[in-house]
Amino acid sequence: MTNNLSKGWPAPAKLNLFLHVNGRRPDGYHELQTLFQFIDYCDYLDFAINEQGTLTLHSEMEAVVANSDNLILKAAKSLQEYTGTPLGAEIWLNKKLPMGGGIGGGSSDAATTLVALNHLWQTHLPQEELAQIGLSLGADVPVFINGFAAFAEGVGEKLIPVDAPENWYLILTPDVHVSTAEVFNDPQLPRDTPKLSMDDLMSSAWHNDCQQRVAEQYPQVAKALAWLIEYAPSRMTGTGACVFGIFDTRQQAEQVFAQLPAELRGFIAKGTNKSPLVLRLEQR
Ligand SMILES: C[C@](O)(CO)[C@H](O)COP(=O)(O)OP(=O)(O)OC[C@H]1O[C@@H](n2ccc(N)nc2=O)[C@H](O)[C@@H]1O
Ligand SMILES: Nc1ncnc2c1ncn2[C@@H]1O[C@H](COP(=O)(O)OP(=O)(O)OP(=O)(O)O)[C@@H](O)[C@H]1O
Repeated sequence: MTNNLSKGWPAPAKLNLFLHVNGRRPDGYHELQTLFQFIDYCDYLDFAINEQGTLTLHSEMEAVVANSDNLILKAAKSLQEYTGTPLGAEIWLNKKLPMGGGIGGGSSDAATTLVALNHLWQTHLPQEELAQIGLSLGADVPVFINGFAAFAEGVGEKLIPVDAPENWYLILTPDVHVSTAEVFNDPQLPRDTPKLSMDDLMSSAWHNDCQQRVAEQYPQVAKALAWLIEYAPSRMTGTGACVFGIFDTRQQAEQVFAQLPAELRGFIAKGTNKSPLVLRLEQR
């Protein structure tokens, strides 16, 4: 048995700098236009490859999500089946990202698993094929695999790399789980933002079409936004619950963070157009 321990593979969070809902398709899925950017705040995964083909996960989040439902094991299994590799892996997850907050932690863990194992198992799948496997695990997985900030449209699968401003963010994490499916099933969700060209979108005012309804239904989200917006331009990411304030410098973000009321929680992170996962891969 080989036991090559490969440590510290980052699975960064993402922000949706804007999220426009343009319509609903006959299958119930929504046409979106959104801008993804990574932040330098990550889960970390370690991998030990084995020749028995077994897949195991060690994670403190097992108390919340059974390992068999964890996207990490689903991703590893998908890659194993797709490539037919006889190799397996023992995986350790150091979970730092809040779950169900619209910052994509589950999708990012899945993407990092696919990218790291494709490297460690030497299965050599091209990025496009990894992204295809990723898409079957979640709409946001391909952007994490590609590893560049991207404008996305359709149901999120068409990605165009974008250089977005790499701001500092103060991200508040309301203590509530917002279900993406419920937000998209809400009859009162606005679904009529006109589709714009990418150039027009980049120069227009950005908003999140899900924000108002989520804030109406979750007072914790409304409260976090109401506080943050006093200090900086602020929005919700994805379908919530996290909200972010935008700052030019770390110092400005820290000054506001220092005033955070005791009942609110958050962290500071920097926007990065190149994913920490890509940076890690380049170091090898
Ligand atoms: C809205 C975003 O957070 C933007 O980053 C993502 O596109 C959501 O991605 P996700 O959490 O991976 O969501 P999925 O697991 O694919 O979808 C959850 C549910 O949300 C609804 N859904 C999702 C994406 C989409 N474009 N239209 C939808 O209507 C569907 O009811 C779906 O069953
Ligand atoms: N490794 C994982 N990390 C987090 N959640 C996972 C993982 N595997 C499965 N899940 C499931 O996925 C759900 C959504 O988790 P996640 O943290 O990705 O939500 P999110 O940040 O709202 O994502 P998105 O922005 O893509 O909607 C969790 O509630 C959990 O049940």
